[in-house]
Amino acid sequence: MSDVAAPGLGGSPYQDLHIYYVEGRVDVAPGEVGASYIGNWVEDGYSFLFFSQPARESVERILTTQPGRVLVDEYRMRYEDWLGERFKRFSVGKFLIVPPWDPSPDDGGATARIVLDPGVVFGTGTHPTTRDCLELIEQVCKGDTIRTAVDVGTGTGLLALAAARAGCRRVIAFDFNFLAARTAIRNVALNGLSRNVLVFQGKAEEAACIPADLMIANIHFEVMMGMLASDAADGKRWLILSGLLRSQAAEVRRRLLAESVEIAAHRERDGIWHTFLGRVRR
Ligand SMILES: C[S@@+](CC[C@H](N)C(=O)[O-])C[C@H]1O[C@@H](n2cnc3c(N)ncnc32)[C@H](O)[C@@H]1O
Repeated sequence: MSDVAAPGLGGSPYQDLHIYYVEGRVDVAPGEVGASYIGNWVEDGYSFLFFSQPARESVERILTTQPGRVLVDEYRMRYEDWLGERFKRFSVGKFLIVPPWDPSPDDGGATARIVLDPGVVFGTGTHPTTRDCLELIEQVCKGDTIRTAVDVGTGTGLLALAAARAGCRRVIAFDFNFLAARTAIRNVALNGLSRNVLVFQGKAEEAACIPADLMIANIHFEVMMGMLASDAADGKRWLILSGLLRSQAAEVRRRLLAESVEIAAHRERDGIWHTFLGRVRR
């Protein structure tokens, strides 16, 4: 745990953030910037590049290969100050999700506490699709029937952690983004769940090779259709599929019904996002 918890900073390993604010979308291959690279956040046509050490030279070098991008500003701040306003504790059903810098032991009635250090990847749990998945995980993991789960596109690892907290004994989680996998691994350790949750960097197609009672996938439509076409549902008993817009949901539903998957629940959030709980009949 010592490499995970940074003393005095509420458990975040990042401590100082060096943030480079760039006009335009910047693509960064982790190998080209070194170990201090934390991630890249694109918002409204601007990119925030995060490092744990000063990296102005690296950033300038990257920008010379991506014409039209301009370094507008750079900041240095504590990670929790950057994220503090964006990420506060919240609960969904029995799950209470808290950042590592939140010292309050009060669980407010929630029975499953999850410490989440979101880093700069998707999955603080505040997105409607993640919330729907959390509720369905609670619903389907009641009792002792779901022993194993696979979480495809795990992001911060939140859904995998929720499955483990809900009683799954073994959870396998993966993401093709190495920053996501690294973040999820850290979160598994922060929650003391390293014996239950295994994280690796991998592609969605690999879900077909992983036996599990439950498959969770909050992922782009094209990736999901590719998975369903490559028999990812084979051998699973339950599916939680999310991240779908209306027309995409209709197509996924057709595909599931054709594959003898019964739609046990269908949720629509904010009139936009669709999530299915499927029960595999084969
Ligand atoms: C919408 S986020 C969901 C994150 C998290 N599971 C949640 O619900 O909050 C989708 C995640 O899938 C990952 N992803 C996208 N395409 C993928 C692929 N082909 N294989 C593996 N992971 C993928 C992304 O890196 C991202 O972390």
